[in-house]
Amino acid sequence: MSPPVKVISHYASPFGHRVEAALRLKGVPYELVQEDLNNKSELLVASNPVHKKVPVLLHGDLAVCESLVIVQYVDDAFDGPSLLPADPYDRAMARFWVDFMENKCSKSFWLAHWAEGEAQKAMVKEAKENLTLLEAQLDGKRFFGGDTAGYVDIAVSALGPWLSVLEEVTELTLVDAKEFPALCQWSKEYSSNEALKPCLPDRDRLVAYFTENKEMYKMFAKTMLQH
Ligand SMILES: N[C@@H](CCC(=O)N[C@@H](CS)C(=O)NCC(=O)O)C(=O)O
Repeated sequence: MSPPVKVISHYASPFGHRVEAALRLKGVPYELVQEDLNNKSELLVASNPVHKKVPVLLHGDLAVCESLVIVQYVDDAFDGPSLLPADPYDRAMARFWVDFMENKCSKSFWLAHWAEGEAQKAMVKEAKENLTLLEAQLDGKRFFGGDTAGYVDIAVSALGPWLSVLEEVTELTLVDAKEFPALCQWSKEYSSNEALKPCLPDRDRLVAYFTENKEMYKMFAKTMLQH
């Protein structure tokens, strides 16, 4: 019997969602441990001593940290449908677009919402350029992974449920159906996927969380722009 699986996460974390999404798509049962990020548990600090961040996957005595590392671990360690494609070139391309999301697209997408003034205008422009590249990747497919959601879909999942919440809270529409029809359709497909539905965030709770923490995120954005 496989050792028990636990996920240390936070209800508003898009990174935590990636781990749950991977486990759900593989059909792996898990226990969700919600973390209070203002008062971190000994379990979190002991399991992720380097970053002290969620998510952490606990697989028996083993702890795995960093959402994308965890998603790959889940794919390797458990049976069930593969999250990464089998073909080496397709695998490399999936990793390329995940890296693009992580190291290029996310920052502009985030700052477009939380920066202010001229900096915000520049970030909206950059975010839209990046989103145009992702839009082209869908190219008539239901998911980035093809007919089923996979590694890239999990990595870009913040563009689903989180995006519409940020748009509401910050009153900025970044992805509208006219400009980004494929991404909008993808977001609907992602949120209506039966396997993923149980781990989608509670929208009202997310709106409340980001509304409450608006000033903190604006401060983070200022700091990010200074570096
Ligand atoms: N690169 C990390 C990012 C994780 C992350 O930023 N987690 C946030 C929650 S969304 C966190 O734990 N923040 C607490 C802190 O920074 O102290 C990953 O992909 O797992």
